Amino acid sequence: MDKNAKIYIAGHRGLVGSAILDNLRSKGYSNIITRTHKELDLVNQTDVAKFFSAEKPEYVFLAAAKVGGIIANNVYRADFIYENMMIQNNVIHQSYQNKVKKLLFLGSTCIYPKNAPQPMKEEYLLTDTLEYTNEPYAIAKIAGIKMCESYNLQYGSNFISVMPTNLYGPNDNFDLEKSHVLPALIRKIYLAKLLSESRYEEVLKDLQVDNIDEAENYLNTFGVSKNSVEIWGSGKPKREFLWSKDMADACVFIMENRDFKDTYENGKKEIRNTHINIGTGKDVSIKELAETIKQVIGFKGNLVFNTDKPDGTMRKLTDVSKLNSLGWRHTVELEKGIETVYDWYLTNK
Ligand SMILES: NC(=O)C1=CN([C@@H]2O[C@H](COP(=O)(O)OP(=O)(O)OC[C@H]3O[C@@H](n4cnc5c(N)ncnc54)[C@H](OP(=O)(O)O)[C@@H]3O)[C@@H](O)[C@H]2O)C=CC1
Ligand SMILES: C[C@H]1O[C@H](OP(=O)(O)OP(=O)(O)OC[C@H]2O[C@@H](n3cnc4c(=O)[nH]c(N)nc43)[C@H](O)[C@@H]2O)[C@@H](O)[C@@H](O)C1=O
Repeated sequence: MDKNAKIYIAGHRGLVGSAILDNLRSKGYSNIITRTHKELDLVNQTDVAKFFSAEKPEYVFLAAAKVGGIIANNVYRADFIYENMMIQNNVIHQSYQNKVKKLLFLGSTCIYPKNAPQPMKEEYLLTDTLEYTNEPYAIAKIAGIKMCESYNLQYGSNFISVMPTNLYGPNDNFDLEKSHVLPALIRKIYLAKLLSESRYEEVLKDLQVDNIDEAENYLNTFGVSKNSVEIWGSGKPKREFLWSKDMADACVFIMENRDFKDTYENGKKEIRNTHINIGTGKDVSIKELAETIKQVIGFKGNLVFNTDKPDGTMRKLTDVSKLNSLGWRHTVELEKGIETVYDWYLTNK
């Protein structure tokens, strides 16, 4: 990518999009275009078409999506499939129509079968049934991969799909119900610590309420008290966590150095599994994650496992050999990342 190339980041205020924006700026890219959700609803086909034909971006990072944790995915199933399919259909098709040189589509490792062999290789896509809690989201993401692959094969476009593992970092969603596990547990354990130390003003400020009884009742509904914090599920599922800035760096690396043709092996009869896993190749159990967060925050109470809540997939460790062979590997280890994002939360909440 030329440093003056016109680059559109869809979703530039989100966890990954904001990190991609910082990464590109730090590398001297000067012609980056963005639109907030309010300025351009990517679900709207006409508006997306007008935007692309007016702006004619040369490169597109597609980091806008309807995103959430296990409960949000399970409850808002229709929104997850509809909005994600619409956003990616509109952006990918308009990128083709307007001759975008390269597009990077962000999927997710939930595209792999629920009981896939571990670690999960790109070729395990579509070999068995999916995890039910996030099936609509996963199906939208699979459609996105196949859309990029199909446009490349039929029209000669250069659209690359990357499948990130679970991500975390600055600008994450810290909602107590709808977020992913890592930000959710940071906020829940932090609030429990504040209660245990009678730091009520800070609890009220965090929750933006006036009354401590109201705050404690609300937190009780999430199993947060001065003595304990509820962890959803058995604590046994394992997850792999990648620092968002590492994720952004991998995205920019692939845009700068790789083309669609690098993502498949030459000489095969059918061109399949052209996407690339992005992760660390290391995972921890949810119990271990919760204990690390508890230690970083300095909460002395108990962790209580609520098995009425879903575990989801028991394990989804990525095989990152394809990514590593393309020349990229992660830099931030989990404990350091948790410390950094906790500091970020304390300053920015
Ligand atoms: N976070 C994770 O752990 C993982 C994320 N991914 C994928 O990575 C990508 C980025 O995720 P992440 O950064 O976490 O998500 P975020 O929720 O942090 O950010 C998503 C961004 O997309 C924007 N957006 C959503 N809907 C629309 C719309 N209709 N029109 C315009 N903009 C919209 C949001 O704007 P607004 O907030 O204003 O709605 C937001 O800026 C997604 O494709 C996601 O599926 C994959 C695996 C794991
Ligand atoms: C990135 C990925 O994210 C989603 O999948 P997920 O990995 O299952 O997401 P999660 O982060 O919400 O949960 C991970 C594990 O952690 C447990 N857990 C404990 N306590 C809390 C808790 O307080 N909040 C949450 N959210 N989970 C908790 C939870 O029960 C589960 O066992 C996909 O839907 C899809 O969006 C996707 O691609």
